[in-house]
Amino acid sequence: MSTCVKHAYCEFFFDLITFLSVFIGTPGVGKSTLSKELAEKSGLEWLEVGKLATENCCFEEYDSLYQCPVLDEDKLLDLMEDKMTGGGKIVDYHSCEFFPERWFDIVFILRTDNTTLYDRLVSRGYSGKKLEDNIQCEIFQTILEEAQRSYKPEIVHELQSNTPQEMFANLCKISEFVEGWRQSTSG
Ligand SMILES: Nc1ncnc2c1ncn2[C@@H]1O[C@H](COP(=O)(O)OP(=O)(O)O)[C@@H](O)[C@H]1O
Repeated sequence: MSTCVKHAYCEFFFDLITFLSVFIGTPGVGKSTLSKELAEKSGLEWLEVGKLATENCCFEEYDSLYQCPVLDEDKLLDLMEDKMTGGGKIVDYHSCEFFPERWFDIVFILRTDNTTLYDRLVSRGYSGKKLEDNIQCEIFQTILEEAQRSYKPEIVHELQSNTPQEMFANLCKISEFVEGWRQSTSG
């Protein structure tokens, strides 16, 4: 059983050795921040897909419009396959459509209010089209709809991530979702 105190960290008592989850959402919604907290709390390994792609040169070309490299998805998936079969991971990326459905037990989509997200992205140095497109992505719920198309509805969970209090509350919610998953798979 998990314990849950409002705005406090929750306990992850259960064995998560086979558990696989993914955090997705528009850049700046807080995926890395929450993944890191959850990894420290639960003992799950935090897999930063962007970092993994950079370290292993999983890129095809550079997109000058969006000022970012274009991902070589096949190369990245090949690289991740071995890591994912082991279980016990939290995957963190802005998109999920190209990941095999079988990889994840739970999919979390983080959401942030537009004005808050705008400020976070400006602080990160985003401007022009890159800034506008990312804000529109959040307004039009692009990532949420992508997750809903790609995974069974019962494993897709939307979490608001505007304040530190919400982040800690999300740890409690995640603990409860994971407990539900554990009970449903324990037979
Ligand atoms: N729930 C939150 N409340 C307040 N600030 C947050 C929250 N989540 C993230 N942040 C801040 O927003 C910025 C972007 O967070 P980050 O985790 O890097 O986003 P992402 O990984 O989705 O791009 C960071 O400065 C982080 O400290």
